[in-house]
Amino acid sequence: MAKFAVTDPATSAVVGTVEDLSPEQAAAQVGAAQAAFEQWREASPRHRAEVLMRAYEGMHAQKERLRDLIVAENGKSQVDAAAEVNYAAEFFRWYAEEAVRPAGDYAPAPAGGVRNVVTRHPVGVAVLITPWNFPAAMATRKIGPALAAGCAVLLKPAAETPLTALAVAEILSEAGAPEGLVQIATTTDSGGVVSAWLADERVRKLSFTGSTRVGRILLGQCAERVVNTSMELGGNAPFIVTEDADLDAAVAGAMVAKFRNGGQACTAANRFYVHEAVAEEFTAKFGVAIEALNVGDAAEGAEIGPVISAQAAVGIRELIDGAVAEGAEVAHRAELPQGLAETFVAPQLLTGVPGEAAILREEIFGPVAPVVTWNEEQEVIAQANAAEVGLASYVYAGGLKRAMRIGERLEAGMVGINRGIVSDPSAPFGGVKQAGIGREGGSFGMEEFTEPQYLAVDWS
Ligand SMILES: NC(=O)c1ccc[n+]([C@@H]2O[C@H](COP(=O)([O-])OP(=O)(O)OC[C@H]3O[C@@H](n4cnc5c(N)ncnc54)[C@H](O)[C@@H]3O)[C@@H](O)[C@H]2O)c1
Ligand SMILES: N[C@@H](CC=O)C(=O)O
Repeated sequence: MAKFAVTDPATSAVVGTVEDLSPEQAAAQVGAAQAAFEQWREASPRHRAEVLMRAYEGMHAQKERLRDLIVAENGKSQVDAAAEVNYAAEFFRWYAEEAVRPAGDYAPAPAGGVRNVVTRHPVGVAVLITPWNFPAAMATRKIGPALAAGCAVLLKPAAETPLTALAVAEILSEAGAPEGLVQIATTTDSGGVVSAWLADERVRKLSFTGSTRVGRILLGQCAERVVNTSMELGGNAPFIVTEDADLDAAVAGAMVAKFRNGGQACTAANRFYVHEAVAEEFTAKFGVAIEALNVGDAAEGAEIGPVISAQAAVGIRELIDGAVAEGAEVAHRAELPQGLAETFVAPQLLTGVPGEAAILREEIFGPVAPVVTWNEEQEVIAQANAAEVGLASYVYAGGLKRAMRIGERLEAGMVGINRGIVSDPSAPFGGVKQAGIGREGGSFGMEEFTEPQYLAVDWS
């Protein structure tokens, strides 16, 4: 059996070795998934709920182990990793609760003589693909609703962070998930493995979280067999601060929206639009908070760890250099201790960023905060909406009515109103435009793994 090594992005140390599945081996998993699906779809909703609830408890029982695995393979801070474990476990609890509340409908047809009865059926074997930035939560956000709905799953975690996914699968097995129901394919051949799965007509669903670039490729592949898809793709979140906002609250929100996971979140604030009347004060306060960040190896307690790879760090530095070349200034920067690997990028704040700079158009996915000023509400809404993706966005304003007025005009699936975080297992997470298709979380998340069926019942 071929294997590959998993490394710590802070030190390059090998933290684990996992099987490197070939497309042929992955293809062989589909039969077991289909067999498990045929049993699991017949299991009572209560039984499915109990398995998920035990998995929720199992994640809490193993929370330190999961936190340490996330820190080791992803590099995020211990606080962020512990928060992720809690967030991830909540998807199992939420969907344990949803499993026993399946949706349905019953109504007389308008013309009479017929009763329309609508039930929901599990879509079938589901392929789940997850990124490295939330190795536990992006997996449970898919597995939870899929199992609650009655589906079997084939999960391909990112090659950078497979250890957490394997640990989650182990917890599900201990919680009573039967053989074949949750299978993980760790692989360095993502394209080959996923193509092998999608070519099998027993696979009826793809739920993908990752970049818009890869999402487009997978949508093309799914078109071949018209596979049901859910797409959670990239973001480029604007963070708007009005002249009447509570600036201390806005800075606190900005720190969360920007620096959670070191900026490596699809929801990360990517562009700060601050009213010119308060720009100096906001920037000064935000800058002080950024300069106080403690950067280093998260295993040793740092608040901001490395980015996922040296290549990612190069891309972030290119965006900063490009902005500076176009006239931006690095106004505040946290200290980068000597001797850190090239995967570390200093948290920093840029001012004077020109509107056409690439750093405002591309997802930075790192600890960099570009600030742009504005003075007309219409103008800032237009700037915020000038992006091909619309995932998260944030508004800090003095009055709720104004904040909501701006929020409702933003082309985004999620808007934080005087709040720097939108993630919540009970709420629909997802984007508009090229940020994706469908929603995860809430009751919406389970619908994504079901197909409605309507029975036209003769009532004449
Ligand atoms: N909308 C959301 O909920 C959400 C959540 C987390 C991350 N993201 C996005 O994910 C991106 C960062 O994650 P990433 O770098 O891991 O993204 P990515 O698109 O490179 O990879 C995501 C997953 O797809 C796999 N993959 C890559 N190429 C593939 C192919 N040809 N066929 C099948 N699978 C393939 C990867 O191995 C990984 O498992 C960012 O754009 C971020 O915004 C979105
Ligand atoms: N930040 C998101 C995931 C995207 O990276 C979340 O909180 O679920």
